[in-house]
Amino acid sequence: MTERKTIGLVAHDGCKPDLVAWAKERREILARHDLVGTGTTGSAVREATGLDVECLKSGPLGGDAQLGARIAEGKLDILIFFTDSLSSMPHDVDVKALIRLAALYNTVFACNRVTADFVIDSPRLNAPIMRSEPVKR
Ligand SMILES: O=C(CO)COP(=O)(O)O
Repeated sequence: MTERKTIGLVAHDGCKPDLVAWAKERREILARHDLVGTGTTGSAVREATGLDVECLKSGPLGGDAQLGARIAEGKLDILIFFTDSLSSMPHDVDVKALIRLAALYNTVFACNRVTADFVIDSPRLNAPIMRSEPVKR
């Protein structure tokens, strides 16, 4: 039995073709889950795969922040975020905040294709994910 997860999809511009290609390849598995993405990434995946993707605002306009809020609210199980390590971005603070919240809230987080494959091929995808609340140190 599949335990439905909410999966966030985000890619920086240089990585969007890679994420779209990956989503097309892994369409069958992704179709069993709820998908939410930043504006441009989400629309690109929706168009390329025909999957239902909830599209938030574009990353630089607050989409990363919206996804971070979902994590803080316990509404995102997995974050697939293909990050571009070779370009600087005006919304770098939002990118860092999203990655920080993913780490803080013990969220399953894939920043590249090989990790995304590991995550969605894991047998644990079908089990509930135990995410603890952050511990204050
Ligand atoms: O900038 C992004 C992530 O930081 C992605 O946003 P878009 O999907 O709207 O391009």
